Amino acid sequence: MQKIFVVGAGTMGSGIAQVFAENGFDVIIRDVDIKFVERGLGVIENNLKKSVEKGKITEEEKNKVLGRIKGTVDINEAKDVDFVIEAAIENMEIKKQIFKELDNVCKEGTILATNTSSLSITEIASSTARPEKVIGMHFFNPVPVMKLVEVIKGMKTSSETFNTVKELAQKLGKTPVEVNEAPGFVVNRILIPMINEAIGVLADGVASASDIDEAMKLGANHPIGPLALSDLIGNDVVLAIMDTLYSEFNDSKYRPHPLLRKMVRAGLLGRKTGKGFFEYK
Ligand SMILES: CC(=O)CC(=O)SCCNC(=O)CCNC(=O)[C@H](O)C(C)(C)COP(=O)(O)OP(=O)(O)OC[C@H]1O[C@@H](n2cnc3c(N)ncnc32)[C@H](O)[C@@H]1OP(=O)(O)O
Ligand SMILES: NC(=O)C1=CN([C@@H]2O[C@H](COP(=O)(O)OP(=O)(O)OC[C@H]3O[C@@H](n4cnc5c(N)ncnc54)[C@H](O)[C@@H]3O)[C@@H](O)[C@H]2O)C=CC1
Repeated sequence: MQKIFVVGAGTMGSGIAQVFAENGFDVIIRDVDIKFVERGLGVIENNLKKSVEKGKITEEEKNKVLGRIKGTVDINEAKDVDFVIEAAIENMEIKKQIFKELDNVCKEGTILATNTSSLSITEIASSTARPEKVIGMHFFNPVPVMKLVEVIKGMKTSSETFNTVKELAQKLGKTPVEVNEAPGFVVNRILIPMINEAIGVLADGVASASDIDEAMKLGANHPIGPLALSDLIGNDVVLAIMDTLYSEFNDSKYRPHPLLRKMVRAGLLGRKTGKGFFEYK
């Protein structure tokens, strides 16, 4: 397996492309508009520049990694790749459309993985004629730093596909865990309702945003507070995950907090828009 196709050049797609390229794979990264592709490539270049400044890699290594990544807006460039990982927006209809197109374009043996953070792998797979080759490969943000990959089996995912993706995660220096499909998988089913609760604590006026985060950092030893984490993930992504948990389980304990929805409607998405619960330069 050598040629990788990444769909989506946002927060996750760019990180995933970087990690594959750092580990010697040839990567094509695709988004719907060239300006999104260029933004993603810019983020990767910036990350690598910082690694050079810190003395972690040489200028030559940086250029080698960048040389392995090519941007495109054309999905047909997936025709001879060995593996696809999709990291477009968290929307079932869009993901099904993408998988349908990939199924038509890609070689018979190509595995189609999704980085979805909560959606049904089985439903995404149903839009293809190769459900046994469709799987969840869930990276964590920021991808170059976080060690975990959840490898999620849909109802029809074959054990061969599962084993290949588990080994692939290990080749990237990540630690895979095996997950049977369920809304939010393991981490997000636990983590995202906690963030939603922190938003409730803020809305109730119990404490300020910075005090809520300080409390969870010092009182629960979290590396960053839940509101800063929501800004890092993207408040739109957090809302999409809560919406999935709520509608799939049909349980009011997963109700997205109205303040979260209001913030997303206002475009206060967090780091990627410069403002969320906190401001970013
Ligand atoms: C929503 C989903 O579906 C699933 C998810 O992803 S949920 C989100 C999961 N992620 C988390 O929980 C992250 C929680 N936060 C953290 O662990 C830390 O804040 C952090 C690792 C992100 C940053 O650490 P920090 O100590 O606060 O900041 P900082 O000192 O700047 O960074 C630590 C290292 O990470 C690197 N780093 C930080 N952000 C980075 C990024 N976006 N890309 C690449 N590297 C990054 C830094 O360069 C630094 O590297 P060195 O140690 O080699 O110098
Ligand atoms: N943000 C996070 O912390 C995490 C997100 N995820 C998941 O990863 C996926 C991507 O999330 P982010 O990178 O945060 O989103 P993002 O909003 O930063 O980026 C999404 C990108 O997908 C592009 N896109 C939309 N439709 C497309 C299409 N048809 N073809 C190609 N590109 C398309 C958008 O233009 C955008 O650049 C989502 O499914 C999300 O749930 C998973 C783990 C962590």
